[in-house]
Amino acid sequence: MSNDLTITEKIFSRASGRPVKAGDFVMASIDRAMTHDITGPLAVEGFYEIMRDEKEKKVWDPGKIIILFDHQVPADSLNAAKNHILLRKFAKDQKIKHFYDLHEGICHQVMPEKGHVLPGQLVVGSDSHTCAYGAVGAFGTGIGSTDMAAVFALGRLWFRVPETIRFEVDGKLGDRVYSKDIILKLIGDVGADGARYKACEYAGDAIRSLDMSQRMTISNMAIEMGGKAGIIEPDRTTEAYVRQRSKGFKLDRGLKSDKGAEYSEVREYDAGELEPQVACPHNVDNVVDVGKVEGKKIDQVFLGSCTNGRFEDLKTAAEVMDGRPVAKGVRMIVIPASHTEYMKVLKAGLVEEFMNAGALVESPCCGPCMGGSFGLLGPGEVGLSTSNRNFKGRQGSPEAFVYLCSPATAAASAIKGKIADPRSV
Ligand SMILES: CC(C)[C@H](C(=O)O)[C@@H](O)C(=O)O
Ligand code: SF4
Repeated sequence: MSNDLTITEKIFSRASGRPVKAGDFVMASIDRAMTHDITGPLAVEGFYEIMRDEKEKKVWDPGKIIILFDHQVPADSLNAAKNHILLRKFAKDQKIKHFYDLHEGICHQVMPEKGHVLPGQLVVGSDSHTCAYGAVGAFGTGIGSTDMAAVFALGRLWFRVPETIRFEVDGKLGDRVYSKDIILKLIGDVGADGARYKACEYAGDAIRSLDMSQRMTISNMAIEMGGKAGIIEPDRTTEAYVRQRSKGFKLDRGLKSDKGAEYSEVREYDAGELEPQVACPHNVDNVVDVGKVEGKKIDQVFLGSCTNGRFEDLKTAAEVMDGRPVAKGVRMIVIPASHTEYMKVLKAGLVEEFMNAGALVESPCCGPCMGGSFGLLGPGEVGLSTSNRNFKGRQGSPEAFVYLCSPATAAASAIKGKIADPRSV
């Protein structure tokens, strides 16, 4: 067996205090644990259940737990309001250092943005898109609420160290083709369960040339092919991003997969050949080149979510729209992913641009991504969304249809009133 390790094996070796390889079972120390308004309450209940015989009933480390409200904000039901009350009390009682009430934004944006995730860390979140933190070179993975209860109590969790699928994406992306198109293409090829329990490692010069915003998109969606993580080797781009958020941070140059590391599969792509991609109803792996669905009439466009709700995404969309209005009969909902991103968008004059074009700009939250508080699709309606899931009923009626695409494709389609190739407008 080779001594060369994947980045995932290196992270698990450190976290479990001994050299481990894919397939090994480990008890690993958790560096950060994130929970939010939907899955948090059950984790809290589970925690107190586990601790029922303990006098202290204290979490393992209040500085390493991050709690945010993002899915149902402001409270959209009595149930949501009760969940918020429960979590606010827990945060206070347990002296949780990083508690963000409903103004801060979507968990997967806020975590890296506030410096809560560092390269090489093992981070868990009670949300499936926790794989997003692979963009900063962390092993981020989603866990259930009851596992989170155990993490609150112990700061440890067992894992089977995952094998890695390496995606080598080389070449240069064409005009108006983005990382969202790359990840949709990969998911379409591999299938919704093609990377089940694998660490997806994204490499190659097309990946290295992406800014942090576009890297976050690609890491975020690893779970849509079953991936346990979606990791990108940290480099200078990562280091610059993390340094702004974590003073004195220095990147360990050894934090990458070794040359002889073993992969379960290596898949190669040429970014230059890629067309804008669209995932069609009702599965994320039902992916086609935009040309195949061009002209499909739409009722609503949603530009936002943890996948594509950053300043760069909104800026790209505004550039594509170039002052042109949203087509008659189409609703456009724009939601910056966090308070910080919102302020950037506001300062750049984009809120005004979107509103003048006839779009609604909402404050940071998950919005219609999961059929939450507003922006639902009615029976028979067609939605185009920059988010990450298009399952039946995901954004409202089970009789609605959701297509997924990049911000550029969403913007081009918004002004045309039908699915459009962003290169054609
Ligand atoms: C609410 C939460 C459990 C869920 C997830 O785990 O991903 C949500 O964020 C989603 O995108 O479907
Ligand atoms: S924006 Fe969507 S995918 Fe992201 S955490 Fe919220 S509901 Fe989940």
